[in-house]
Amino acid sequence: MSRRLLAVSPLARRPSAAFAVPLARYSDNASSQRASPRAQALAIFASTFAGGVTAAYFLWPSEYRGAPTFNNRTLSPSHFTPVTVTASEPCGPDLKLLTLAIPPHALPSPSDASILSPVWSVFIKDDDIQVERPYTPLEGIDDQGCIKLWVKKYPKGEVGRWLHAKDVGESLELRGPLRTFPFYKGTWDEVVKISGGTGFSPFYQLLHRELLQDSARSRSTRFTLLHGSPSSAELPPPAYLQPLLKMAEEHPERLRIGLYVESQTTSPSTYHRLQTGRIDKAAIERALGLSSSSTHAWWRRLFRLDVQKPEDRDFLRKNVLVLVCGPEPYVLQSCKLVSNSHRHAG
Ligand SMILES: Cc1cc2nc3c(=O)[nH]c(=O)nc-3n(C[C@H](O)[C@H](O)[C@H](O)COP(=O)(O)OP(=O)(O)OC[C@H]3O[C@@H](n4cnc5c(N)ncnc54)[C@H](O)[C@@H]3O)c2cc1C
Repeated sequence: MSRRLLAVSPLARRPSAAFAVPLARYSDNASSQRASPRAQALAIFASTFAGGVTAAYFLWPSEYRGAPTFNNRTLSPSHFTPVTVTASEPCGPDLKLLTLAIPPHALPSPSDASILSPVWSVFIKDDDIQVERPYTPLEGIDDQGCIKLWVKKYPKGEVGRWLHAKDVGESLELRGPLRTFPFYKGTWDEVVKISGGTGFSPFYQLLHRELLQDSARSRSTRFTLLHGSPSSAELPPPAYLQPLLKMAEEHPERLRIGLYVESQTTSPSTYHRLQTGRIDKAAIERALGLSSSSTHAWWRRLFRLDVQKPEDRDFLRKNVLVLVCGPEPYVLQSCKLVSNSHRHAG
């Protein structure tokens, strides 16, 4: 497995604000040679407007090659564990929901619960060609010892296609849990998550733990999820989207959701909040609670003043974490939009 980290800081122009914008791409040895521009990526903008310095990290383990397989040990990033496919349900074009049962002896003990803190993923090995890819359990490990993965199949994608072809009862090997990024409860006033396609999964895992499973957690944090899918048929499975929409409806002070699709292929009434189009700068500014940049820029240009609107001042006082996850071009575009939105806030 190769690891690429690009550390760019388009936002670090204010001495009082510290930003870390790591952009990571992970792939196996073979695909790292061709450096696919469309691998899934995740970026974190961490801003400490209220003071202090914050870093955003990717804690990612080292090489996997040669990791052994053990049938009688607890799950670990350093070896593979055989698990069984117990369900494989189509849920949209080239999308499947897979359920994998972890053998009871391999389940982490309750005293190791912290290793399952969001957000984590597992590497799955395609043993036909000996490559591995990371996937994110939507709800962590459930009471039955199962994990559920929402997996996209790409036309020439190796592991996605291999996983889609797996039948119920078949076995496959995974290693993990591996920390995708750490979420420090109580640190953030606002967490804005921008996801594309299956980039939804890490954010769902976080929201499931922090809001749905235990609503007392992260009380001081407001979450916003802006999710985009190519079409309405490719939106996250309703079983995962509906509880979030209900939560957003009942507790807008804790969760806000914006859903975007480029084309509507199912009945528009499925989700009344569905918007056609891409997540744009205006959507991000609304999510960040910023004034509209067009008006703002107009005033600035006209009077050559550094006008700072009250809502922008509020934003600058808060600890805001912006997470972006999805295919790499999507992440790059979203980072650019977030960066522009922040610049306008002053
Ligand atoms: C931490 C982490 C968690 C992840 N969790 C999930 C998850 O829960 N569910 C999930 O489906 N994926 C997830 N991914 C992405 C997954 O690891 C693979 O990158 C993805 O499944 C493609 O692998 P592949 O072997 O099928 O395709 P590859 O063999 O790597 O790629 C083959 C072809 O498909 C194209 N391709 C690959 N990825 C994309 C893409 N995202 N968009 C468009 N074209 C692409 C490539 O350009 C290439 O032409 C995650 C990635 C990371 C880093």
